[in-house]
Amino acid sequence: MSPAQSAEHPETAQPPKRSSREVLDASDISRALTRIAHEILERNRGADPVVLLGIPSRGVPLAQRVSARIQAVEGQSVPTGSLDVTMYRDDIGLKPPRGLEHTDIPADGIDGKVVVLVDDVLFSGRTIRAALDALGDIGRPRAVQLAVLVDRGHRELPIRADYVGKNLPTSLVERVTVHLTEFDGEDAVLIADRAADKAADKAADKAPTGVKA
Ligand SMILES: O=P(O)(O)OC[C@H]1O[C@H](OP(=O)(O)OP(=O)(O)O)[C@H](O)[C@@H]1O
Ligand SMILES: O=c1cc[nH]c(=O)[nH]1
Repeated sequence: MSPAQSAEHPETAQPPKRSSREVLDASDISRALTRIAHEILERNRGADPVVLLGIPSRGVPLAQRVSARIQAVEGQSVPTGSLDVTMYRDDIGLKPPRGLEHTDIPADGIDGKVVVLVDDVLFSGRTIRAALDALGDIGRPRAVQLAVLVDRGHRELPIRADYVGKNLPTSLVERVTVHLTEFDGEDAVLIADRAADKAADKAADKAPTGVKA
């Protein structure tokens, strides 16, 4: 039915659909994390110097999954923890306040180690800038590297990832959402058009009872 026909027959009009589409499924994510684990080992000539720190929220289970893969390949566990960047963000006061997350630094610390920061999405780079500041208050790693499941582009700072699961060209009106079983009951990467979804939500609110988007 065309928009004009919809206008003539509002009782049968189909509300706009939400735009979300899956770009990575569970096996894509699994393969990407396995590849990243191998790349970390190759680049650092083994697991010895490596400490993995996930950025909450979804970077933490991703770091744990990469850690498990490294252990499976090397037979050696890698110190793995989490790094909360909330208090180091440059948008404090500009956006609604966020709750603090958990920082958990492995017992041997990070001095002289190669810290691999792990996050789900790399976008403006501001979260990683905050992570570098947070690290500076904890110790002095020999090097800091960055692993992300998705690099969606649109950097606002001179930051790049060393290990990328998937480069996803996106437009600025889109939003990339990572679902992980630990939080969401499934593994998937979704991309959605925020403007289209806002319109769909608005239409659904106005839809006569019984008509759902
Ligand atoms: O490169 P940036 O522009 O900083 O964007 C990337 C960050 O955005 C998301 O976190 P978000 O702040 O949405 O919170 P979340 O961790 O609760 O998803 C994502 O998990 C990254 O940490
Ligand atoms: O699309 C985006 C942008 C920032 N952070 C996300 O998780 N997704």
